[in-house]
Amino acid sequence: MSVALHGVSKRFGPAAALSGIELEAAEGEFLALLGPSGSGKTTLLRILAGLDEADGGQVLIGGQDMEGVPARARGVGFVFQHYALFRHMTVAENIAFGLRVRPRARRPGRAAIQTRVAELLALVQMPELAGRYPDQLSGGQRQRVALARALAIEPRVLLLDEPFGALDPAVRRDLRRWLRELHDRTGLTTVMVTHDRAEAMEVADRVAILRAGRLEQVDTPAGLWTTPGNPFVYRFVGETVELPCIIRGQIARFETPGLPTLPAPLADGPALAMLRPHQVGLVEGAGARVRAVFAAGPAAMVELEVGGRVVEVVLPVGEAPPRVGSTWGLDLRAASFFPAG
Ligand SMILES: Nc1ncnc2c1ncn2[C@@H]1O[C@H](COP(=O)(O)OP(=O)(O)OP(=O)(O)O)[C@@H](O)[C@H]1O
Repeated sequence: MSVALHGVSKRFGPAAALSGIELEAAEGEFLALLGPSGSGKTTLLRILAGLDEADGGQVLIGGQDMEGVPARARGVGFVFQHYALFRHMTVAENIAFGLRVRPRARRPGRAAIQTRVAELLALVQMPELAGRYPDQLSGGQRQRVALARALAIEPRVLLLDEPFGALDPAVRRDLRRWLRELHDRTGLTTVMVTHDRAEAMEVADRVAILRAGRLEQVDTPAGLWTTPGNPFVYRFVGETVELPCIIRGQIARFETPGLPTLPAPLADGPALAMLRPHQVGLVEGAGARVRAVFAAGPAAMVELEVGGRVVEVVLPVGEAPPRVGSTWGLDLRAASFFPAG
């Protein structure tokens, strides 16, 4: 089922948590909401789930307007950080909960619930743990039980708020790959909040980047990486090298002497050239002085002083690192330009 938000806004007192959000996830899509702390990710998810009401705008699930439709009637499963498992219930009882509390007319029989729980335990790969209590599980196992509990009601949309937040990085990586497989196998539409860019870029079909309650860009991970729409997105998705310049007649000239000029398809005026650290090479010349070299990985990272600012570049794998204190020119490949200010 698709989900869509049109012109959604939300205030808490005088502060706007969300402003004019336009966002859609197609049926079967995995959409990640990525942004710094306080950017509105959780608020957006809670409005989708029906746990919070928007002040303005429209929420559609499966093409239907959700105004006045309570959370339990939206057909969405959710895993929020603060909705922990019930500690006094076993794994099986936790998973069955959403079915057992249904009104009598829609509640499956005892045997049907047992079958469904067994299916879900198999789906989250923990059939032998049905009788355990939450405090007898690892963090990763608890998160999988929380997902099974969310899936018990057979939702068509799954909403996840930092589902792997408290886990260590290796477990997070395993669980997100597993989650992506689960998503593909079940054909769900998934919307996941995270502030971990690697997680969002790895798991999602598209990533929506939020900043201070506004959407900055929505694109595929590759699209965000190759064509970030503004400096904020550029910085948010990876390391940057930033060099101020002046553009005249679509040619960028850098403030630091010795740097090459570059074609720049932007109006005349002060601008910022942005590159990734691997898009800058060292060549004979002047303009950049080596401050430090970090050669512990496959490719050396070189810290340079360029016109009074420090930039970090990554050399091609196997290239010998320069001497600290030596002076170089810069080969600038494929910069993006944004108006200054
Ligand atoms: N119930 C509330 N009452 C008042 N302000 C709130 C409430 N919930 C959220 N806010 C504010 O709305 C803004 C957005 O919060 P939200 O939790 O959606 O951000 P977030 O991007 O999910 O942050 P985080 O990554 O830290 O969880 C923040 O400024 C927050 O302080």
